[in-house]
Amino acid sequence: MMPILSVEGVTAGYGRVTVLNDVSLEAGRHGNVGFFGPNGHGKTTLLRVISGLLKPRSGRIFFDGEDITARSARAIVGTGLIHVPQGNRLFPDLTIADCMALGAYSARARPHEAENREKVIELFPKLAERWRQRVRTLSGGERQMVSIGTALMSHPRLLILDEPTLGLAPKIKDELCASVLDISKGGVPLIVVEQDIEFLLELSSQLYLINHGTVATEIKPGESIAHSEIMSMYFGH
Ligand SMILES: Nc1ncnc2c1ncn2[C@@H]1O[C@H](COP(=O)(O)OP(=O)(O)OP(=O)(O)O)[C@@H](O)[C@H]1O
Repeated sequence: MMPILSVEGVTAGYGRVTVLNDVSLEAGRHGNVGFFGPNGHGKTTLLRVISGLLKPRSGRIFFDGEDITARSARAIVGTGLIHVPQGNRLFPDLTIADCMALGAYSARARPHEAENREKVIELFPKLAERWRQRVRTLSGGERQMVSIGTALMSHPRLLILDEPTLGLAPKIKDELCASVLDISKGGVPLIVVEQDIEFLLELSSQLYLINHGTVATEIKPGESIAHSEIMSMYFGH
């Protein structure tokens, strides 16, 4: 079966700095893909290239068989490839209701607005209690729920989450991890960057170690993933 996402020989960077060097990878239609690796080695840059926020110097990105490399980030949202960036980058003066309406802005998402709103409220009941509250008055955990909820309003066919649990207290983090697993069970494939390797192992059927801007190791679906193997990839032998 054709993968939902293919990255082919991508090289990218900022100014004179090259961050990604000839990266190739695939994400299937079933099961989730996890990216992990040391800080500053290019995971976020790779996600930005996939969602069109940063154009690669060379290489190509295919989403559901279509070449999206030259498309604008906005056009890519319209295809259903949705990226939740790291660190709750929301407009502080919008209410939760405003964010949800904004999430459903694309022509593809609009007809599904009511149904997706129900799903978001079911997943994050706390948001319903605070529906008219402004983003800047919400806790870190609530903001993360709004970020993911807004992405779900965009009716994703593939959802990219960049370190969704970053900076959250343990209890809130556990709740959020459970919600991310629920999203996956609901049938939306995920690409997730996470430092919490236990969570990433639970979530993913396929893993890529990104090291020095390249795919250092790939664990394919069906291959057994030993915890000790991951740890030695991460920290060396
Ligand atoms: N907008 C930018 N302009 C210039 N350099 C950048 C920019 N964004 C990232 N970089 C550089 O690119 C490199 C890779 O950063 P990136 O954020 O992709 O890494 P990462 O693996 O996601 O790290 P982390 O886990 O800390 O988020 C770093 O050296 C960083 O300084």
